[in-house]
Amino acid sequence: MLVRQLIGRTLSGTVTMCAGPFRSVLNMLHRPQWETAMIAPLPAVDMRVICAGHVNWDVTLHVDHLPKPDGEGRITDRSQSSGGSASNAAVALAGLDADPLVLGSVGRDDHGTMARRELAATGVETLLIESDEATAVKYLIVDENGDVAVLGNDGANEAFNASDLPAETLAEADHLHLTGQNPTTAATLARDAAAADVPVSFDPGRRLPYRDYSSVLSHAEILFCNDREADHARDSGLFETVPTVVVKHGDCGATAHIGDQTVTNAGYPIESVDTAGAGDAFAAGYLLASAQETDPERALAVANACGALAAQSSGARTTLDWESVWELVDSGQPPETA
Ligand SMILES: Nc1ncnc2c1ncn2[C@@H]1O[C@H](COP(=O)(O)OP(=O)(O)O)[C@@H](O)[C@H]1O
Ligand SMILES: O=P(O)(O)OC[C@H]1O[C@](O)(COP(=O)(O)O)[C@@H](O)[C@@H]1O
Repeated sequence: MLVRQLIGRTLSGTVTMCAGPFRSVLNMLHRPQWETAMIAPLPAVDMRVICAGHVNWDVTLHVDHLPKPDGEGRITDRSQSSGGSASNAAVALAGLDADPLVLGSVGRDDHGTMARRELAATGVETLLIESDEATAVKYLIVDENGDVAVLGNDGANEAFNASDLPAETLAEADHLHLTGQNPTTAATLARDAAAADVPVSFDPGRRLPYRDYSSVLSHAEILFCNDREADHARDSGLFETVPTVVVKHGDCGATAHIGDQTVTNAGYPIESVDTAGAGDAFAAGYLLASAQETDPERALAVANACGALAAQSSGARTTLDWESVWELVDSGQPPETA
């Protein structure tokens, strides 16, 4: 279960230790925004998070601009890696010392093998069902501002079922994080988790307007969405069904609606290279930070730092680490290289 490591708790802000992990405590205490929030947590080590959703193969094309019909853009860079929101979130969680498990599905093909291999290499445990369909391939077109358009097919990425997750594995988890997937699968997983007292978060992603996820949200504690998705969620009454809604504002940070309380954090001024995976890294940071019983603004500050670090690097996969996260939270300035 979750091991909570609260290392510094003070009302006066006087902390005498400043080496190693205590450095970040000191730095935070020196920042005006933390003056009234004196709890400085270490990462939630060992937090067991099951991430259920898509495992994809991403082909990323950086272009000088997105062409209009009959126009032509220039490809400035091209790369490939494993992607899919569930596995991106799991990789971010692993970088932040949590203990993620990905539930998803891939094809019996090279992309599936490589996706498995990449997840294993980053310390993510997997429960990947093999399908006769091909591993889903997504083409991510990244423009000069780091904004992303996606072309894709479904392939194997929704072949898994809720019954593929053993009940005891779910019951032993600290958290279930659901990303975009088949609504019935997600609703069953959410219901089973709620019955086992495992908190559920849901980040439905860009297909939210096209799928009915209301049954998932009735069991979820946190809904993550970006501004576009939030408009849809608000209009369709989904905001009211979840205790906490966290809205991501891209380069303008994020807002958390927690019951009657609204908390905002403006994010960080970084040079955006590729925002793919920023939302997944953001969710990983928020889940770990908010599990520490601290000021909710701090959870948002950590989440925004994770999102910003992801947006600073190419590809949807970001190898996060707490040192980089705290450096950004503490200084408000991005490290030279993410
Ligand atoms: N250009 C950017 N500058 C700074 N932070 C960013 C930028 N783009 C994304 N982020 C961070 O990543 C988070 C998620 O990005 P966003 O694009 O809003 O969501 P999604 O990737 O889910 O569509 C933001 O809330 C923010 O913390
Ligand atoms: O920008 P986001 O929402 O964090 O997601 C990035 C991911 O989006 C995708 O293009 C599509 O992901 P999903 O199939 O999980 O919706 C991934 O392949 C990519 O890694």
